Amino acid sequence: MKPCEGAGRQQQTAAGDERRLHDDPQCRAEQAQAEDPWRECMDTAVQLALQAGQVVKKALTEEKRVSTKTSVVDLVTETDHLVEELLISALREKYPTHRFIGEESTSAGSKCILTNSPTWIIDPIDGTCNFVHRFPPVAVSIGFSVNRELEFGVIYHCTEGKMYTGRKGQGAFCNQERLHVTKETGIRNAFILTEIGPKRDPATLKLFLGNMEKFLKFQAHGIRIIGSATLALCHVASGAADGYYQFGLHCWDLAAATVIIREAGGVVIDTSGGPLDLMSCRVVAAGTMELAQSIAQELQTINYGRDDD
Ligand SMILES: O=P(O)(O)O[C@H]1[C@H](O)[C@@H](O)[C@H](O)[C@H](O)[C@@H]1O
Ligand SMILES: [Mg+2]
Ligand SMILES: [Mg+2]
Repeated sequence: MKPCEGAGRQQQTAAGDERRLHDDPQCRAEQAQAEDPWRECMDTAVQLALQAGQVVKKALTEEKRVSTKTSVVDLVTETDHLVEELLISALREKYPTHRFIGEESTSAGSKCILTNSPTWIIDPIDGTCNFVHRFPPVAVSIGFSVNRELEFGVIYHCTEGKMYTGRKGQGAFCNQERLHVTKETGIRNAFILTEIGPKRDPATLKLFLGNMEKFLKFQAHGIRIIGSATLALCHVASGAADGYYQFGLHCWDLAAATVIIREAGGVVIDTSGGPLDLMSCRVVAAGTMELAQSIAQELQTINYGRDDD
């Protein structure tokens, strides 16, 4: 364990003094920062997700001004913009050298480029269509990456008050409860979640329904669409579902949930069966690699482009 800076100056003192040094809050804070430099960022993310979640929960019951983005079913409200602004302005003030990728900033034209810099990847309201219709599954999702590695994820279920967190190498939790994925390896008995994405043209619908039909023919126990990719992915992390697949989600849907699933013992991969590509707008996640590969093998690809195009 690296000694505190303070301790360095007085290490010649008797052991008793050394103990007192480590009782010093400043010294302990320096030690904690040295051991896990991103822990303080994660604590900040949890606090902000809680704050933002209260704003979303209150606004869910109120009148909304609804606009559309890439299609007539790809909705956005003033609360999406308000919450993203609240989160990014607070984080930018505290971490001025960090970079930010937000769903609504990207929709407004900001470049969606992941660099080695500490980067916050934010979905201010995941499940906006649910939010507009006052359907409860809505979440705030905050992911964090350094050197293009996902370091932690925070997803707050705004209507159920559930805080899902995952810190690389330190496990995944829902409130204080540790999360564990299931060990299901086959499609036949699996409980699978998916989302449809914003395209509704005939060719996309044919592919989407064809994929779903395959799993039903394999006698999967169930397939569900809940309208929030991040919360569906949290159900995989908590063992409430065995697997998830989707074409048409984004890096801000994936970043936080990927850490949470991996830290719960699960896998998050590309729909080709290869490694996850955060910007590819597609994903397969499962408790086991066997199930993830079985799902990937059956999927017909639906092309949604890339976030970083
Ligand atoms: O736009 P938000 O942030 O609500 O994210 C949802 C996407 O809009 C859907 O296309 C997608 O299918 C998922 O439902 C995803 O959660
Ligand atoms: Mg959103
Ligand atoms: Mg989303």
